[in-house]
Amino acid sequence: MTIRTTDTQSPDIPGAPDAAAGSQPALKVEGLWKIFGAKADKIIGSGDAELSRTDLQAKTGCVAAVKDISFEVQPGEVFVIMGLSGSGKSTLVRLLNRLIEPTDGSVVINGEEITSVSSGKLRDMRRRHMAMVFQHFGLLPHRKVIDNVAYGLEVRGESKAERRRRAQEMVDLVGLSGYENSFPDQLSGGMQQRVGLARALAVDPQVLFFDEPFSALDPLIRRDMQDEIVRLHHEVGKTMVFITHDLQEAIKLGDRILIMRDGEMVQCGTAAEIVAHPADDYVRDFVSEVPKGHVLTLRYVMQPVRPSDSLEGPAMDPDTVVWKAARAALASAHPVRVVENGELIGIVDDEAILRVVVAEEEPGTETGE
Ligand SMILES: Nc1ncnc2c1ncn2[C@@H]1O[C@H](COP(=O)(O)OP(=O)(O)OP(=O)(O)O)[C@@H](O)[C@H]1O
Repeated sequence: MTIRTTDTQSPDIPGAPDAAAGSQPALKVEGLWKIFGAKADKIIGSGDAELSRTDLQAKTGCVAAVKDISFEVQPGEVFVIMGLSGSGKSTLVRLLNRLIEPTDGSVVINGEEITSVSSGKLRDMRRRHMAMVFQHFGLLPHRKVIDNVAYGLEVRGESKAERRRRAQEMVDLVGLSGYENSFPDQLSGGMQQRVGLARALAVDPQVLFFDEPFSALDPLIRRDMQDEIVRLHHEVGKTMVFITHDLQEAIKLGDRILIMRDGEMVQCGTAAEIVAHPADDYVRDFVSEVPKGHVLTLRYVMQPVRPSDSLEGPAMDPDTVVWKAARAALASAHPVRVVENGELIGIVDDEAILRVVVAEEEPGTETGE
């Protein structure tokens, strides 16, 4: 998974910075709200919209599950939405594919505003452009693996031969060759989720949504499945929106991470950016256990070049993760030169490397800028 910085992104709508100018985002979310309760639509635009979730509920009985969320996801990006239980993740992902109706705001997928299309068009978009992988797999128990994988193709009217061909391709892709004729209850949890993945990929969607897909799995299987997502993303390059409450999972999978609390977006950026510059104490607390040397990149530990600095050290890219740079950096008698597009943009000396690496051994030590 590539780590990208968000240095140049628009402050208004977080979007991946390296999207080519003029290219259309895979997903664009603007001012999205979901308030559960009577007369919820009257709240937006009124003073009550500013209330905290608890105060709003006490005053009106309504729950603001998702509050004024905006972001963009670029084609091929893995975008993770992370938050504790009740932060609004499940509601948000269901708004994205309009499994539930928003109270306000818009969701645009590949240029189509799914928040305003007709139900027929929405059905068609769900069949062709989106797929979802669920926590509890959602497989049809009386169908064999191959027929579960082919389900979405069947719904959209593909020929039997084409369904079989495509489903077999996906079964092979997720490593289930030989299990085509098994039934879901004959498979382990991890294997069942592979079937869920194959089924989602079979329809060749523009965007894949994952709602805590590995929460029900044992930790070791969970790690395997995360690796599987990294591998599959590398192979198929799909745009993915991934919901999790697990920060390690978010860091492992996400090109960028959106952190939610009480329905609101607290921060959105790369793992490195969030670890280096947590938006508030809530995020700081979240990332305090993260092994910083494995997440921070040279961009976040470099210093401006001073006239007295030696320029004879090794040259490295600013997106090199600190622990990967550490060996070469510490072996050199000269500081690392951080070079981007042929231009020297900073210097990293041994002390800066050690500050990050040693901080891992001493919880509570500040790192980053
Ligand atoms: N249908 C509903 N009616 C009323 N309140 C709801 C409804 N669905 C969700 N909520 C409330 O909205 C808030 C956000 O819930 P949501 O399930 O989206 O959070 P979450 O981050 O996905 O949590 P979890 O990981 O526990 O599922 C919670 O306070 C929840 O009680």
